[in-house]
Amino acid sequence: MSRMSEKDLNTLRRRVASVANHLLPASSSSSSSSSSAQHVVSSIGCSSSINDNNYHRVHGQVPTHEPLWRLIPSDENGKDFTDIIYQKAVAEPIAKITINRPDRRNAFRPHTIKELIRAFNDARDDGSVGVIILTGKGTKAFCSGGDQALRSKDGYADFESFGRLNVLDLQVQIRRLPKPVIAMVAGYAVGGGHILHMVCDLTIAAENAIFGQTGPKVGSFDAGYGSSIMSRLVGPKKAREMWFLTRFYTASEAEKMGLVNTVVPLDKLEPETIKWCREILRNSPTAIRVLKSALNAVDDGHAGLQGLGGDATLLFYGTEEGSEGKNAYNERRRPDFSKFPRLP
Ligand SMILES: CC(C)(COP(=O)(O)OP(=O)(O)OC[C@H]1O[C@@H](n2cnc3c(N)ncnc32)[C@H](O)[C@@H]1OP(=O)(O)O)[C@@H](O)C(=O)NCCC(=O)NCCSC(=O)c1cc(O)c2ccccc2c1O
Repeated sequence: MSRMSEKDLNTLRRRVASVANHLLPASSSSSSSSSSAQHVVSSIGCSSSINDNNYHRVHGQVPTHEPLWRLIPSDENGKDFTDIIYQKAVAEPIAKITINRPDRRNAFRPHTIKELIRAFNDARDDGSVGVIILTGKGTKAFCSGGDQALRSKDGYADFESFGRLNVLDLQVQIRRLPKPVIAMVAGYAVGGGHILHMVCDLTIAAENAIFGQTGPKVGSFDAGYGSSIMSRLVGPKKAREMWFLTRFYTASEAEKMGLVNTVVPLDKLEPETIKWCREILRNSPTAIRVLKSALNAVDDGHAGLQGLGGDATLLFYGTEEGSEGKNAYNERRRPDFSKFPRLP
């Protein structure tokens, strides 16, 4: 029998590893059982893990260096930001928006929300931004919701004679923004701050993060996304528990409830978030864009279809078939769609 080449041997090793992985219980993707997968595989003379395959050899690890941040000091009208810090990474498509009211546990006032809306608009429009991080200044709070000192009869009032609930507009904006938004949470994410992290696409939490709704204790409630998205995330029973009892939950409890994607030590919070950004950024931006629309579509009803439908039109405009209609109109001729396939 001819001797096996090194390549054949590697292929065989991979196949054995793959079979061994399939023989393990379904939960083998967790870290403890993947180490048992490692054990089984190494005990039959091969080394393998979920990372030992061509997929990981091709795509590899993302870089781990800290980004260099450039401050965007003002909005499009040249007005300086006061309640937020808006930054973009140099030579990397990452934007970071930080609520900057640490003395009030990053509670927001209408002005804070207006600045957040302007920064998110800028990040949406900027083609050099592919993913946006939302966070709070310091380690004590991501955001503690609406500034209760400014509560008025019709919302929150700061520099105007009437109140606003403009955080609801911000929630819709984040939900519909065609780029991933990642909440990076240290400390309290409570009240309206908890809702902000829930409407983000992903949440990375530090071990010191604390989550909860306080509304029914302070005479408030969010009957919009704050209720419906929560119910989707944690299930209807747990959502009732969160709103009716107004308890606080640790980061690890929040992870078990499906409220957050991962929990990391506080000093790893930003590096881990950047890692997630970089992994997302290596993937197709159009795929990510359409997936965000698709993942929201059913829950968002007509507005969800609007997002997904808009993405379909956007892609169609880039095709020859789409251009034929436009060209024919501009050339005052009948369009000829005969050459385009009618796919099954
Ligand atoms: C977040 C806390 C649990 C932190 O407690 P801790 O003991 O660490 O800190 P202090 O309590 O001493 O706070 C330090 C300092 O910050 C001030 N502060 C903190 N949060 C707020 C706040 N939300 N508003 C105003 N001020 C705040 C605090 O007073 C201290 O100031 P000093 O001058 O005394 O130093 C704890 O702070 C806490 O429980 N905070 C309140 C959380 C809360 O109830 N948030 C409001 C929920 S309602 C809401 O957010 C909301 C907003 C909306 O815009 C809505 C819109 C539409 C529908 C619903 C909405 C909604 O529900």
